[in-house]
Amino acid sequence: MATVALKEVTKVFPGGTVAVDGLDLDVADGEFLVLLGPSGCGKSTVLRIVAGLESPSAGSVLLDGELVNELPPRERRIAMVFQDFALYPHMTVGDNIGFPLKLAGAEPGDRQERTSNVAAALGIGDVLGRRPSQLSGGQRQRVAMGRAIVRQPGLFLMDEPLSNLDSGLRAELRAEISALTRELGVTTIYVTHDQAEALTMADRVAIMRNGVLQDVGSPTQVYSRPATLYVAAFLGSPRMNLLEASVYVQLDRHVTLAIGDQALYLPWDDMRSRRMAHYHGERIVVGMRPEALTPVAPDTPGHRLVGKIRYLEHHGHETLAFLDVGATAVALDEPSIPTQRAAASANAAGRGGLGRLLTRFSKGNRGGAAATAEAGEPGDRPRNPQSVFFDPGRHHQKPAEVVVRLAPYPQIAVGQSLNVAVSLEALHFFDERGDRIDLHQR
Ligand SMILES: Nc1ncnc2c1ncn2[C@@H]1O[C@H](COP(=O)(O)OP(=O)(O)OP(=O)(O)O)[C@@H](O)[C@H]1O
Repeated sequence: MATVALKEVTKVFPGGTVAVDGLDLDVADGEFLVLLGPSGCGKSTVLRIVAGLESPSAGSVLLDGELVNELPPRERRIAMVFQDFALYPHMTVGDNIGFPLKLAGAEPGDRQERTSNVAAALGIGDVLGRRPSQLSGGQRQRVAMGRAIVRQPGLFLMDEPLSNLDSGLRAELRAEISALTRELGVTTIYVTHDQAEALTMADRVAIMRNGVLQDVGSPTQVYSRPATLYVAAFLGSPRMNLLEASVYVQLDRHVTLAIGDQALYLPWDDMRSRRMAHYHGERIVVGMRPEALTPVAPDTPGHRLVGKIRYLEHHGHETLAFLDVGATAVALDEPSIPTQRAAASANAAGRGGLGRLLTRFSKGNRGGAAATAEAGEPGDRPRNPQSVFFDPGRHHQKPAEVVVRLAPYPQIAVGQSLNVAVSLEALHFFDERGDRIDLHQR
């Protein structure tokens, strides 16, 4: 249907705001790509540039391989769906859906048939005679979708189309939208700041921060192998535990990761140890999601951390324990990422789902060749130019709290010690700039 290629696209608004900064991104034919990031990171601007509603200050936009920088929006075979649906209030549902066909000069009979088919496919065939004010939020969203698909566009652009709906309806519609776009085979770029939407709907997710692409990959890739510290912290709830560690390399034996007074040992035959050799004597950031941590009995052998429970948070289906392991927290100074108390995974649910995927993925990609190829074209490489961690002025030895998942109401209290087994395969390592160490050559 359509491919999209953005090459070195930059947008500087009058006044100097750099909304998009050197963006390289390819969207394959029929792909569902989600642009994810906090408010103001430049997602909508990218969408508007693809639509032709904004022109880039530099760089090229290609649709189906053809340069379209100068092509007006209506000649781009694109349909857009917005947050506020933008329906015509005085027209019936049928007229709203059929309006693009009317504009294109379609015969009334043909218009009616195509409108009815689309409405039936969307489950709103019985409300064609109503006006938008007589519809529920979900029905209005379906009408907006119907109006977008009726002309069989090559490309769908959706800007937070579900953000005005309640959470139950959002979950229902996100499944419908992904099923519909896949059925139609239409290339789709979908903008959201909601990570659940991104991870459940996307073929690939592109994460932006301050106009800069941070990472792009399948939901599993960006979650289990985040390219930057920012992505690691942005995706996941509770968020990834991020601890400062000092690296000491014992050649041919192991790499010691000193975390406060404790240590984890990465065996030498772990491919990541060779990369780590470049950081001997330096500080790095070790990331561990709660899924990587399992509470164990005190004398259990293996890779472990011990911490004192500072706080317990009961969520009904699970309890989060916040442990002081004597480590130093990494200061992110990032308004889009709420600070979190630092959580192990004891219940069965915590070990399944993404936890299992995470282990499988990191095993499957040992050696890095497959991961590197899947992470995208050279142009899609993540960059993290803004961040430098371990700035002595920024963190005042703030103790990290490590978040561990426990069974619903554990027989354990604040102040007690907890031992957690650490899955080494599920650890993430980032350098002082916040770049993933096993992705970036030093
Ligand atoms: N027409 C404009 N003139 C000046 N600055 C703009 C304009 N449009 C957007 N910006 C700025 O560009 C930056 C990126 O905005 P954009 O709307 O693309 O972000 P976003 O990630 O879509 O955010 P949101 O989710 O809040 O819509 C912001 O700092 C915004 O204030």
